[in-house]
Amino acid sequence: MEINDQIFVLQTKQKNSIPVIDFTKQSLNPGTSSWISTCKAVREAMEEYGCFIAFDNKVDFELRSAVFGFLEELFDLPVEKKMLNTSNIPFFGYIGKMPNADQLYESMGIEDSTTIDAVQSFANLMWPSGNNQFCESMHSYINQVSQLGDMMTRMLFESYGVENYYDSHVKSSSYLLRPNGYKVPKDNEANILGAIPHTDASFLTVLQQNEAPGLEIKSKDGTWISVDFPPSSFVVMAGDALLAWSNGRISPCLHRVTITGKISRYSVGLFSYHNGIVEVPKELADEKYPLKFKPFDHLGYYRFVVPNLALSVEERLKAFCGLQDDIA
Ligand SMILES: O=C(O)CCC(=O)C(=O)O
Ligand SMILES: [Fe+2]
Repeated sequence: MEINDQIFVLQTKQKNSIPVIDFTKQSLNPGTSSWISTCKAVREAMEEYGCFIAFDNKVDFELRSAVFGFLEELFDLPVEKKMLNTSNIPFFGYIGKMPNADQLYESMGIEDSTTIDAVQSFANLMWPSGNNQFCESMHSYINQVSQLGDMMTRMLFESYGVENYYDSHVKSSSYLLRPNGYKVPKDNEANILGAIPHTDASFLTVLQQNEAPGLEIKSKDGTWISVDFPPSSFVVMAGDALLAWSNGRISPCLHRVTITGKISRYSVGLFSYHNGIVEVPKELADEKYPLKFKPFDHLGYYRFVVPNLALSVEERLKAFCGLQDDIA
């Protein structure tokens, strides 16, 4: 870890209590002591906060700058073009400005984004004469960040002693890429809500941002805390599906975005989702933690979220796949 990053870790620990986990250690290989202690840190952070800040050096500065440069270019396209990004799964396509509406927040989606075909079809919609640079940079970024997401998922499975389920889980999972753009509010509009309080319907979310801060999470005592993380790091959040998979051990963190800055905010999230049925590993249900959830269709859950946005994540999961009253 760079000296500046180390200073940041110390400051973050003092300012807000979101755990910071370092994935840059050379020796972070399965079976080593640093791997085992990092698995434990991931589990503790998820159980306690539903999120953590991750330091990792897989994505280098040039690639990250290229990706965020493309996001600017992407959100600057005419709204009619961005609206071509559609999907039959809720939250997987363009969200934001409708013609003549004045909104600051916009978001787009690339489904099953680790495949070059998915990135290319998206790019062809946005730039019909092609944009090879976009495809190359995005594809390589998505692959590097998804590897980080896979490693974290593996660590979580290992920390619960259920690593034997990991391979089939990952084989049946994909990553949705969602870039978010937030325009700067006008002078008299400080502290505008960019993204409303929500939890992600994903299994796991891995998020990066540019230099414009804004992400906040609700702490257990009910206060909103700013997540102060440098653009080189990631915020990793538990999604709704992880609450069910972990049989109620991990609660996703409620988060929102408040825009205050002088520059436009861009963030990009990779959201893992299961293409089939998510099931609580049988080892995670016992007398202390009786089984609380039926196996459920993750994409079916995404569809269930839309008409049930007013419910808390616990209420929603209980209504969708709960087995008993007390689920979290
Ligand atoms: O922009 C951010 O930091 C958060 C975006 C977010 O919560 C989301 O895409 O689900
Ligand atoms: Fe989110």
